[in-house]
Amino acid sequence: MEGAALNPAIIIATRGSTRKLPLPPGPKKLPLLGNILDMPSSFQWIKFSQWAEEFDSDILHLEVAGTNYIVLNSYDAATDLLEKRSSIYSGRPHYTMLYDLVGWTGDLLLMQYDNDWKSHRKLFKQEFHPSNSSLYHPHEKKPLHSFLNSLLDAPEEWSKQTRHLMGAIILGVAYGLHVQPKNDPDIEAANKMMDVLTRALLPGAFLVDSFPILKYVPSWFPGASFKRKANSWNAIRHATITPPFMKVKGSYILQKTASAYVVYNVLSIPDPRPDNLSDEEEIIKNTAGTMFEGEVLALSLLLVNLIFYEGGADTGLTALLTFVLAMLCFPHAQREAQEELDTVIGKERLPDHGDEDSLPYVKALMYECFRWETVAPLGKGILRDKKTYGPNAHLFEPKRWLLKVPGQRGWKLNPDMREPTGISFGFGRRVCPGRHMALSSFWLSVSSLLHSFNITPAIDKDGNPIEPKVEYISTLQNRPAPFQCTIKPRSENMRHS
Ligand code: HEM
Repeated sequence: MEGAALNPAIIIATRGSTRKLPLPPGPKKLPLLGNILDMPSSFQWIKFSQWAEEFDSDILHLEVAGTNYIVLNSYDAATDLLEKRSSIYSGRPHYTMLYDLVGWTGDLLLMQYDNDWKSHRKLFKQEFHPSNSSLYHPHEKKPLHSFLNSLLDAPEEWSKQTRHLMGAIILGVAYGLHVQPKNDPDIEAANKMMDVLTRALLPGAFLVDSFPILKYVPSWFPGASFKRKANSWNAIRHATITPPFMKVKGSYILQKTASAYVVYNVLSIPDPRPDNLSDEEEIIKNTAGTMFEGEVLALSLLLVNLIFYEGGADTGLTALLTFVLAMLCFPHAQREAQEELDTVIGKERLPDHGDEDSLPYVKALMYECFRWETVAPLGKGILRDKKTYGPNAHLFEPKRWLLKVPGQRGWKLNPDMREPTGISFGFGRRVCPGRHMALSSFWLSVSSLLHSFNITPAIDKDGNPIEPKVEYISTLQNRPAPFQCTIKPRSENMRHS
């Protein structure tokens, strides 16, 4: 199958004739146009859920301009196709603009399902295996503590600082690099690259993706500005992923000290040469660079807006912003999590990775962030399904994941509830390979923020609280509309080393 499952993991697209195939039901197709007029341009999951009810099927078929879309509207349908039959459904669409014109190769996220993908994926997966998680903890903790301190100094800049935190974690994990407190050049380069990626992946952004023949138009031809753009975009990508790799490789050869993804992997190469890159080193360089994009993808997926990465951003950031919005709109969840933290951790220290199992309410709150406004907008129909989550599926309620412990005050996780992360990080062979690290870093950030700060509504110029609203923008991403809030320390002496 030429087609592909992309980030939402629940749409499969194929081009070409399907006349011989038995197709699932779906809205009536017009000659030539197919379902182009039916296709919702925003909040697609709502329409897809309605169609699933109308056609009494959790698998739907749509056709738009010669491309067939299979929409998977339930967990069972998604696992049946994307896990049990993953050898067929693990491809990606062919992006003519990105692949053929920009030359965006070696990108794990967007690669076709082939041997090249397998070698990139193998390296990435083995490094981010849960048994290696603790190797990355220092790169999660240090920037987090600086972030908590900077919130004390300038709480009004919380959104900018959140973005900086995410960039700092990725640069630490990928390269072992420490970032500058402001205007870090590597973070800035990554922002530019993510901006490019987001623009290039926006459906319908480039005619050449629908009509690949246009790639042969000469760059001087009127209307061929996409070809000139393609050249400058290639340079932007290389300016992001090559300098930090070369910096780390050079210092590794000299000092053999830093600990990070690139360093662990360069270590396994017998005699790295200072200037040449071997095939293995190309894979290391590419997969390290993809970490920023794993985040973009998710940015596509969860939240905020271009206040941060002006059109690009990252998953971790998106998840954190959804968390802040949820705390603002559902204060009871914040209060109950803080009560649990005060009882189990106390006020003298911050939560640490080893505390995760003793804080079931905080874990449930994290699950609810991934369910309530999941990163991948098209997985949302499954995560808002009333049959699974009841009539209040639209509300943020951590207790849906919990059971009361008989005779005690505390909670335990309900083993009968399927973890939402099994949906929001995708399915099958393309499931997010960074998910263990993403979850561990998200948990630490959320528990530390709740432990140290109160998140409350912003105050308007007359001194009244501004009522928070759950408002999301539906584009390539499922992002909350920009919002304000007040972040205040819960007690004095909160500075962390
Ligand atoms: C909240 C955080 C994150 C979320 C919600 C998320 C979600 C996802 C999803 C939905 C996919 C697509 C799965 C599919 O096609 O079925 C994906 C792929 C990917 N993610 Fe993540 N991700 C997150 C963080 C990260 C991080 C921190 C990294 C890197 C360290 C990362 C690296 C990747 C890569 C490399 C892929 C492509 C894998 C492939 O195509 O084989 N992600 N992610």
